[in-house]
Amino acid sequence: MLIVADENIPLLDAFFAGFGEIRRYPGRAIDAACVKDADVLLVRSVTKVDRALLDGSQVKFVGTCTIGTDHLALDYFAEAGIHWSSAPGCNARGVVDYVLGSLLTLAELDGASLPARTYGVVGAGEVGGRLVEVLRGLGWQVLVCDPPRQAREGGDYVSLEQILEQCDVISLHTPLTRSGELPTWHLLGQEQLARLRPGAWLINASRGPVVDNQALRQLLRERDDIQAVLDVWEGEPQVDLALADLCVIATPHIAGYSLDGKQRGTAQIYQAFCAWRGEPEQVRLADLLPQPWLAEITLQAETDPAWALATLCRAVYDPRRDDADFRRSLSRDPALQKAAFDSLRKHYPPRREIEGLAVRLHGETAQLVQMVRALGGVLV
Ligand SMILES: NC(=O)c1ccc[n+]([C@@H]2O[C@H](COP(=O)([O-])OP(=O)(O)OC[C@H]3O[C@@H](n4cnc5c(N)ncnc54)[C@H](O)[C@@H]3O)[C@@H](O)[C@H]2O)c1
Ligand SMILES: O=C(O)[C@H](O)[C@H](O)COP(=O)(O)O
Repeated sequence: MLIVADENIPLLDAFFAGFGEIRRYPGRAIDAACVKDADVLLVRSVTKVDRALLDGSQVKFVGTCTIGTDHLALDYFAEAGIHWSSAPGCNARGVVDYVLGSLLTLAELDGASLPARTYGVVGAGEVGGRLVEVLRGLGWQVLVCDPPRQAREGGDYVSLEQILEQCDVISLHTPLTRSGELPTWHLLGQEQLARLRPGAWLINASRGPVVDNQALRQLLRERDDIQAVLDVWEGEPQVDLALADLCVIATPHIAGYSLDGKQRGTAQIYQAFCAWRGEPEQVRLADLLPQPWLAEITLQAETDPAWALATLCRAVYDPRRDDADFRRSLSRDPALQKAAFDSLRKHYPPRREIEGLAVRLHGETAQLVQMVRALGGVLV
């Protein structure tokens, strides 16, 4: 069996070497010639997998070790009888940690109190759903907009208009869709952006085109009360340098790049592949994932809650490091800029997730206990 794979997929050998030969390519370089003789194609989000790539090949299984599927031509797969799988939720926690880290930075810069703000989460699936749980667990006020879920399940949801009107912080977590009843392409366009509340913070770690980048650049030029955090960009790996300059935090699509999340992505595709072949799984992620290097963190009962939150989150991950690396890499030469974007992602330093962090409290207080639990920490 020939497996063609994006070279940036971790643990390829551990999970897939037993099935046959693995040929690795940079994800953006995977073309029809690479996949011509392949049986299996394993990608991440940067490879567009469609008729143009696969017609004439013998690929029967496509696995994307990512949450997003907007790079896959699913209608074509159905028509061509190609089985496929993505990795739902694999790196959702990494994105939540990114949002938490961004909020801490925004609060410091604005001198704002995080518990005093109203949060709007747009898209409450794997990522948004976890984020809502964490924010509400912290006791903060959260409004949620998810019309497809609302139509399916009913429940306590609000419209995008209400989010724009009532929320001081808006975090976007929808898939990127260009058709259907509620396409999310430019979900926040010029008109919606103009309605952001005074002093609003906007975070986009979903897909770049969910926000009209040109309109956002214009807005940030006109209104210095609005703060933006962008992890994803229209036209990646190309980035609008002026827009990046206007953002409080700008990063190269790494919100979900926790080690756990990336390895989980490969493991989930391995599981789907075994299920498709009707074979038992032989390899377990738990045997491969290293122990977290931060064994335990101790807090005193009298610790100020805002300081405790920052300590717990930043001990594990701080997006300011990624922001600094990204800004250093930004070049006016488009070719250099695109290469740097991909290089930062390829050589991303290992980072773990807050969930599961062992926390020892010296003298328990109800507030700190609630905070640790909301973050997904484990009290020891
Ligand atoms: N930046 C990163 O590193 C990173 C990492 C993981 C996922 N992502 C992206 O984050 C997004 C969310 O991922 P997920 O796993 O939570 O997806 P998901 O499919 O689990 O959830 C998306 C939710 O959005 C809702 N939705 C769809 N259209 C909507 C609309 N018009 N308005 C409001 N809600 C709408 C859906 O009903 C669903 O509940 C995706 O775009 C994914 O590709 C980015
Ligand atoms: O969809 C996802 O899972 C994320 O956007 C993921 O982080 C993308 O990473 P990439 O495939 O671009 O390496």
